Amino acid sequence: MTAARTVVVKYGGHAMTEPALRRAFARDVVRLREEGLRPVVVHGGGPQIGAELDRRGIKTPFLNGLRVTGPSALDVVRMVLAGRVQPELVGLLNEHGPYAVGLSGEDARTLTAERRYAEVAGERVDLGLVGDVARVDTALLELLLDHGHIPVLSSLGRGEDGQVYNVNADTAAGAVAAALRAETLVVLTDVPGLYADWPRSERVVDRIGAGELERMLPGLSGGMGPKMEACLRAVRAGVRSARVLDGRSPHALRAGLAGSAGAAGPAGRTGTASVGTTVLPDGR
Ligand SMILES: Nc1ncnc2c1ncn2[C@@H]1O[C@H](COP(=O)(O)OP(=O)(O)O)[C@@H](O)[C@H]1O
Ligand SMILES: CC(=O)N[C@@H](CCC(=O)OP(=O)(O)O)C(=O)O
Repeated sequence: MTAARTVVVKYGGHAMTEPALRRAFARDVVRLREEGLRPVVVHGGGPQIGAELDRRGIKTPFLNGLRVTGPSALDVVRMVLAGRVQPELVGLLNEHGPYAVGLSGEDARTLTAERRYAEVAGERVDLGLVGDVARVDTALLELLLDHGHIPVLSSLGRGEDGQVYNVNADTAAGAVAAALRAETLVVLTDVPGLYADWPRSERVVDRIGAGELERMLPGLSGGMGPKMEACLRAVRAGVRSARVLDGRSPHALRAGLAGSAGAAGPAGRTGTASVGTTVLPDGR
């Protein structure tokens, strides 16, 4: 029964840099709940982690959109995500009602992680303590949702070995949406959607089917790789649609859910309208 109206919202660190945007986001999420949806927020915090690492002089390169994470970087990731970004979001959401509850993937073993490697020029490259999501235990999330709460999840996971892993927040959101059989996954970021012509940025893909996206994935770079992979994972697991929206415009979430993203044009169509990119299962 959790499937019916569950919406997983990935709130990217780049979409939350302005206080006014964070406030508008919080208002929108609580409105969704008031309208009968069951929102789950999975938050990022890449730029916020980066700033703290810089302050401490810890260098962390990115490979395939994933931060190479040593033990000291992991401490910072954990502190910034679960100790700073998450409580701030929970506080903003709770200005509108006593709903939001912060948790990390470590709580109640919500996210079981397994070590993840990158592939660079056909070679397997070690990323340190970076995890993929091996399993999602939805029990705590469902308990919270069933009681009208809004879970706000930090993307940390623990392996079977007890090791804590830094999980990319897009990856976590895709896995959670899949496990909850959510109706929709919405990913708020700092671009209008998936550009078809990256690194140029003139054509946003309006809609794309899972098969076509899968073929495109190996060619994607930077943060778009994990993002689109997460959308694919979600729709392949039965989520009806996944949308990447520009979180820099206030109320993008409501506009995106209410609006016509993906309502017009054939799959794979490109355009410049700022309705984001909608990923659909094949055949829709
Ligand atoms: N094809 C593409 N279309 C759009 N953005 C892309 C593309 N390829 C790479 N990018 C980069 O991905 C970034 C979004 O990912 P990321 O920085 O991880 O954001 P977030 O913090 O929201 O997860 C964009 O700002 C852009 O620089
Ligand atoms: C492994 C990995 O890359 N983890 C991410 C976790 C945070 C994140 O994903 O934040 P955004 O959504 O804002 O990018 C990181 O360390 O930055």
